[in-house]
Amino acid sequence: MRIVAFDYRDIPNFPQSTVHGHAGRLVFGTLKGRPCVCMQGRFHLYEGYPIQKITMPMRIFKLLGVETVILTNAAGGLNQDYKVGDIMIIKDHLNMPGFAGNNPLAGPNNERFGVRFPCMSDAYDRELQQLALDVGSELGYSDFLREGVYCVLGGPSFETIAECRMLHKLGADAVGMSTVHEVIVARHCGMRVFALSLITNEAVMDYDSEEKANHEEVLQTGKQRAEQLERLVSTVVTRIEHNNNFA
Ligand SMILES: O=P(O)(O)O[C@@H]1C[C@H](O)[C@@H](CO)O1
Ligand code: HPA
Repeated sequence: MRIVAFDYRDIPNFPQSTVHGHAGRLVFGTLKGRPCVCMQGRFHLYEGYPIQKITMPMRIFKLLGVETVILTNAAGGLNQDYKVGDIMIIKDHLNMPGFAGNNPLAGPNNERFGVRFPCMSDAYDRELQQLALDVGSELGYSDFLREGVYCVLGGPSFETIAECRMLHKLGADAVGMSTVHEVIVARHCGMRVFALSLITNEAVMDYDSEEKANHEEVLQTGKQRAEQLERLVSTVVTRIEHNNNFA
């Protein structure tokens, strides 16, 4: 397979990855015959970037002709049924920075990309969610495949116990620091979105717990589930290609 990769630092005006474990490369190639562009490392509010800069790659992808965006992230599990290593298909989100007015679409609307007031009740493509469930079941992943609501916070500090309890009560199944801003911009310009969270740690909900959220555990769980995540995503991509309803 031929791939062409560009370091972010060689792409004019592109943000730079500052997070340990994020390589900072844009990779073009084919995934099982399907043309793809992959970001090795995405951007976060906690890196200090303006929210429009974090989401800029989505508009570049739109201009490149991308039709479907697949986003993955690491997240803390709030749902008490979740275990470390579970893969959660995101069916909806809670946008906490958005509640405070920090939305990537704030400011003058660029009509070339989309409407002023985009709908978000259909943000996560339901056919792609079902496809992923079907693929997961075929691959024997059903025991660790979930569907749930992802809540984004600004980070970089992990949540307090009171915050985790509140988010859980509000309906969040997992909490993280990415993805939602990109989803909003991708949907605004009409790309279909499918997103997954890997539950890398259990959010601490109990004052008696000795657990402490930490980035090392996040990276370690990511490595442990990397192979299954790759197989799930690449098989979903193959099915998108083979089914004209999705292409
Ligand atoms: O996949 P993302 O980048 O959302 O991963 C989460 C948020 C932070 O980057 C990091 C914290 O451990 O994991
Ligand atoms: N909280 C917020 N972001 C995260 C977590 C968490 O527990 N785990 C991975 N990213």
